[in-house]
Amino acid sequence: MNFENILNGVRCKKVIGEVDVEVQQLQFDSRKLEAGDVFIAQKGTQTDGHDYIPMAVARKVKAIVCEDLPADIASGVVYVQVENAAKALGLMACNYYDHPSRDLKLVAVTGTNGKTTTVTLLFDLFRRLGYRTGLLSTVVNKIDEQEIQSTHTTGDALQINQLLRNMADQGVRYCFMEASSHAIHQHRIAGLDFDGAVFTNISHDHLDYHHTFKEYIFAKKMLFDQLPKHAFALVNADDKRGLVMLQNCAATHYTYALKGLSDFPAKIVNNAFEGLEMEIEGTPVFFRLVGEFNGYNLMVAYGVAKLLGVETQEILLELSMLQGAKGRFQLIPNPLNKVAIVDYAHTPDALENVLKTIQAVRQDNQQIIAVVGCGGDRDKTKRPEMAAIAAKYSDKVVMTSDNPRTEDPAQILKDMEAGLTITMRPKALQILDRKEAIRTANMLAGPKDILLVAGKGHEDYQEINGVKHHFDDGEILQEILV
Ligand SMILES: CC(=O)N[C@H]1[C@@H](OP(=O)(O)OP(=O)(O)OC[C@H]2O[C@@H](n3ccc(=O)[nH]c3=O)[C@H](O)[C@@H]2O)O[C@H](CO)[C@@H](O)[C@@H]1O[C@H](C)C(=O)N[C@@H](C)C(=O)N[C@H](CCC(=O)O)C(=O)O
Ligand SMILES: Nc1ncnc2c1ncn2[C@@H]1O[C@H](COP(=O)(O)OP(=O)(O)OP(=O)(O)O)[C@@H](O)[C@H]1O
Ligand SMILES: N[C@H](CCC[C@H](N)C(=O)O)C(=O)O
Ligand SMILES: [Mg+2]
Repeated sequence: MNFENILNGVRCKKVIGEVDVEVQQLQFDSRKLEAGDVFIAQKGTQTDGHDYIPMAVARKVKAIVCEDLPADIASGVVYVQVENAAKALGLMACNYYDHPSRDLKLVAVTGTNGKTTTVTLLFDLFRRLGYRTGLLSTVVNKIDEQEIQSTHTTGDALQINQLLRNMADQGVRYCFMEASSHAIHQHRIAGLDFDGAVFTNISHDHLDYHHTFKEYIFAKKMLFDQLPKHAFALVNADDKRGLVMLQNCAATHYTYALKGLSDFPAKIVNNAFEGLEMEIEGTPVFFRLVGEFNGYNLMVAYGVAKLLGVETQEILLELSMLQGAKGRFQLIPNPLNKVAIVDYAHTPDALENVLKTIQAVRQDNQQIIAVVGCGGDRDKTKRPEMAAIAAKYSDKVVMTSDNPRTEDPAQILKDMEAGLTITMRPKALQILDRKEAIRTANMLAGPKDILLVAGKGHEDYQEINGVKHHFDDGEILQEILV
C-alpha cells in the first residue's frame, strides 16, 4: 500500500525521504517486523520503542514513524517525525484498513464497571433482532457467529481495525466495543468513526496507571471529546461524573438513570434471585439478570437500541430473554443445589455492588461466604478497600490469590489485610492457594448459604510470573459441589 495514503490526516512535524512509496505492513513491535514494513516507535510504560529503531533498520523496514528522530539516518528508509506516535498509529491503522468503522455502526462503552456486560447484552440483542453483529470485549471478540480470542479489553489499533475490516467485509451492520481507559489514553481508538458512545460509571481503579482520579476521569472523557456530531453520547445521570463526560462533546446528548431524571425513565420494581422486575418508559418488564447494577446495564442496552432506531416492544421482548456475560453474577448449577456465584468483581465498587445485591436478594437466614483476591501488578490501593468491603458485607471471607503476576502473593494478602478493622479480622481467613480457598469457603458454608467467588469471572487462568496456569472458578466449584 502507498505510504503517503497511510499518512493521511497524520500531522507530520518533519519528513526525511520520499513518502510516495509502497510499504508492506504497519508494525509497532520491532520483534515482528519484516522487510518493507513501517515501524511505529512508541514510548511505552516498560520501554521506549525508539530504542528499537536500529533493529528496525537492520530488518530492512521501508519507513519509520517516531517522535524523536534518531541521530543516524539510514539511506533508503523514510523517517516521519510526529507529535504523538500512538495517535499516529491509530490514524494510520484506520487508513491502512480503509476506515472499516465507516462501513458499520460502531458504539463504544466506557466506564469502570459494566462494559463487558452491556456490550454483550447489545451483541446478543442485535443478533436476536436478526442483524449481523460484531463484538470487541474482554471475554471474547466476535464476528457474528465466529469467535476470536480476546487478549485485552480493547485491543491495539491494528487489531481493532483489522477486526472491524473483517466484520464490514462479512456484512456486519453493528459492532459494540469496550473502550478501556488504558486504550483511550493510549489512542488505540484514534480515528475510529463512532456512531455512539456510552458512559456507565466511574469508581476507584487503575490509579497505578492514571495516577490520580482526575486523570482517570479525563481519560474516559477523551472518548466523548472525540465523538463526531452525527453520533450520540449516552451517559448514566445517576453517576456524579455522567454529565462531566458531556462537556465539550459534539455528539447529541442523552442520559439514562434509575433514580434521577433522564431521557429514558426507568425504575426497579423488584430485585430477586430469579431476576429483575423493572418499569421502563411506563412498560413493566421482567429480566433474567440480577441486581441493581444490572438494571443500569439493561438501561444501556435499551437506550442504545432505541438510539439506533429499534422499536421499544421489540427491544424489551428480546432483552428479557438474555442472560448476560460469562462470569458476571453467574450461578453455578450443582447437584447439591447450593447457591454458588462466580463474579468478575475486581474493583471495590463492583465488589460492594455484588455483595449488596446478594444481601438484597437473600433470605434472612442465609449467610454470605466470599472468596476474594486482588491482582498483582495492578493498583495497590484497591487492596485494603476490597478486603474491608468483603468483610463488611459478608459473614465470612476467605482472602486468596488472583493473578499475582510478578508480585509476592503473600504480600498482596498483607496489603489486603491492612484494610480490616479489629472487629472484621475474626471473619477473615487467608489462604494463598485459590483452590484451597474455594474448598474452605465451601466447608464454611452451610447447605442453604451463599458462596461468592469474586475477581476472576470468565478468566480460565491464574497468572504467576508470566505463566498462565489453567484455573477456572466455575470448574473448581463444580468439582467441589458434588
Ligand atoms: C500498561 C499498558 O496498557 N500496556 C500496553 C502497552 O504497552 P506498553 O506501553 O507498556 O509497551 P512497552 O512494553 O513499554 O513497549 C513500548 C513500545 O516498544 C515496543 N517494543 C518493545 C520491545 C521490543 O523488543 N520491541 C519493541 O518494539 C512495544 O511494542 C511498544 O510499542 O501497549 C501494548 C500494545 O498495545 C499493550 O499490549 C500493553 O498492554 C499490557 C500487556 C497490559 O497489561 N495492559 C493492561 C493494563 C490493559 O491495557 N488493560 C486494559 C483494561 C483495563 C480495564 O479497564 O480493566 C485493556 O484494554 O485490556
Ligand atoms: N453497571 C455496573 N455498575 C457497577 N458494577 C457493575 C456493573 N456491571 C457489572 N458490575 C460488576 O463489575 C464486574 C465486572 O463487570 P463487567 O465485566 O461488565 O465490567 P467491565 O467494565 O467490562 O470490566 P473490565 O474493566 O475488567 O473490562 C461484574 O462482575 C459485577 O460485579
Ligand atoms: N481488566 C482488569 C482485569 C482484572 C481481573 C483480575 N482477575 C486481576 O487479575 O486483577 C485488569 O487488567 O486490571
Ligand atoms: Mg470488560
